[in-house]
Amino acid sequence: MIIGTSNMTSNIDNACSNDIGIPMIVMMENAVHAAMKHIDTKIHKSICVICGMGNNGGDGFGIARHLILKGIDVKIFAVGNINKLSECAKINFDILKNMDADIKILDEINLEYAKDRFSKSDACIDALFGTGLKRNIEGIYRKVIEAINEKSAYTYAIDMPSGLSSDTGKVMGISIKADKTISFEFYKRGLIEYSSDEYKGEVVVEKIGVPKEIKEKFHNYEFITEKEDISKWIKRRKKNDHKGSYGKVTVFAGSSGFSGAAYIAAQSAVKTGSGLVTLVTEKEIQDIVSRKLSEAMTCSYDEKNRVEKIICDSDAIAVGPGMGNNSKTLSKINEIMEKTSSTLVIDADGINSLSENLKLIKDYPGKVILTPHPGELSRLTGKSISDINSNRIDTAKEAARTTGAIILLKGNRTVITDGYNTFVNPTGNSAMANGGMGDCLTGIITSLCGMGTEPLHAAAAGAYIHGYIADIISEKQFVVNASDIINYLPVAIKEILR
Ligand SMILES: NC(=O)C1=CN([C@@H]2O[C@H](COP(=O)(O)OP(=O)(O)OC[C@H]3O[C@@H](n4cnc5c(N)ncnc54)[C@H](O)[C@@H]3O)[C@@H](O)[C@H]2O)[C@@H](O)CC1
Ligand SMILES: Nc1ncnc2c1ncn2[C@@H]1O[C@H](COP(=O)(O)OP(=O)(O)O)[C@@H](O)[C@H]1O
Ligand SMILES: [K+]
Repeated sequence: MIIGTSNMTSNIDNACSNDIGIPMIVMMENAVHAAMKHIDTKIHKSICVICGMGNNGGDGFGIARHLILKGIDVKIFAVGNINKLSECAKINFDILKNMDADIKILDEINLEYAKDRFSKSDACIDALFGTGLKRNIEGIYRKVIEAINEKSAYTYAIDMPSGLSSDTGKVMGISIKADKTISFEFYKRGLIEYSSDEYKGEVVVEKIGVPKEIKEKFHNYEFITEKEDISKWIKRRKKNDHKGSYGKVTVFAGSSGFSGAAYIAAQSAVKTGSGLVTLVTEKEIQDIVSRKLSEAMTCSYDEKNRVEKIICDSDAIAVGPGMGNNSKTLSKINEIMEKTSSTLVIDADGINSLSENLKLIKDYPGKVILTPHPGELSRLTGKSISDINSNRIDTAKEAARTTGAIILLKGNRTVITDGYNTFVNPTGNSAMANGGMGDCLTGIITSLCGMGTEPLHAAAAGAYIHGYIADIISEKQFVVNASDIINYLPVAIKEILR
């Protein structure tokens, strides 16, 4: 699904009406019908609709009309200078007048009356501002938003919670706190940033009849990953395939006290479907891990010639889980980079050890995927964790452009980007927040790269599958561990590709 900005909304508006002749009022009526699907009129029998003067307000007036037709007790409040109604908002406003609907201008004088209505209604619909919000909210608008937040039993926001920037998710002075946001055509970029979480409630996105060609003309190469994407990106297994068809991957991982990370990363690659997996690790933990890994091979760093051959033969290599943030890890990365140009997936200590040596990534002839959590990205970029988390998409894009690597920024709504094409992952939940999860993701992504999936897509698909499994398991379990994910991998991938 395309991620949308306010600019895209107005470009698409213009293209729909100027290039192909769909009048704005038709788009608005489509939006109104789409929104009606998500308003629970079985429970919400009395509803206040609060409208601004722009097209978001126009949607609100249209929704009010359809609610009246359904027999709902509707009170409509228009906020702002009625002479400044947008063309389509005025059409819907005039229809309501002609229908003798209960419509009032909401100003300082009747603010108390409005508050009383808000508190006595089953729900309020916020149609004050959508993608057209331009500046901080003040005056009567501020008071109305305060009143809705204080009095409304349940709040629907149309397109955006009024007060949130649709591009950045920042609060422009004050914002509606919605229980449900009904957004149109795109998942708005601002709703992805963490700052929107307190305000947006449940988010639904409805199509309103924008032709595909027009959407494709104006998007910014930012998408939310969908199940259908995964099934395009992962190679199907064919009848005469053999283990050579599914890639040889190598996992450099583990050290004393961190044998679990090595096991998890290697076993995740096995269960994702790699043809052959080899774990390369410290001699002192090799035996312990070998006992757990039945399918993967193991090798110790001491077997120099064998390690060199394994590197040269690998289709994709993971480096980092549990290796320790030290010069040894860096020298392993150096050694690998000198001997191959296969895709490298670098996680955890691998990332930390590279933070002073970013030039290595730039000079590497193959692709590099870095999978930092915000703390690791902070070490890599020098930005604070809170700066990173308040602008996740742009920070990840910038890091990708400066390092030359694909960046997978972990956490809720993981961002995957090469600096130009960006995917935001919709799956996963906080039941996954426990040790070993990142190692598991590294194994999945490396395995997909080894099978021939293009690295950016492998990273996006890996994050999707990882979170998809956690979403299923967390319905029954309080916490989801990496070993739960590993066991479910073959079933989940089959399900997703079906
Ligand atoms: N193709 C589309 O994109 C469609 C868009 N529609 C709706 O149209 C909305 C966008 O409409 P508009 O571009 O008219 O914008 P809005 O309705 O979001 O707001 C614009 C109006 O608010 C004023 N304004 C902005 N910031 C303000 C502030 N802080 N204080 C006071 N006034 C402020 C502007 O001067 C303008 O009058 C979307 O969010 C969506 O709800 C729908 O009608 C369907 C079609
Ligand atoms: N609240 C959450 N919502 C969605 N995904 C999460 C959440 N918390 C953690 N995850 C996912 O779990 C994984 C944790 O990885 P990481 O922090 O590297 O853990 P570890 O270092 O223990 O392996 C990441 O893929 C991350 O996106
Ligand atoms: K709104």
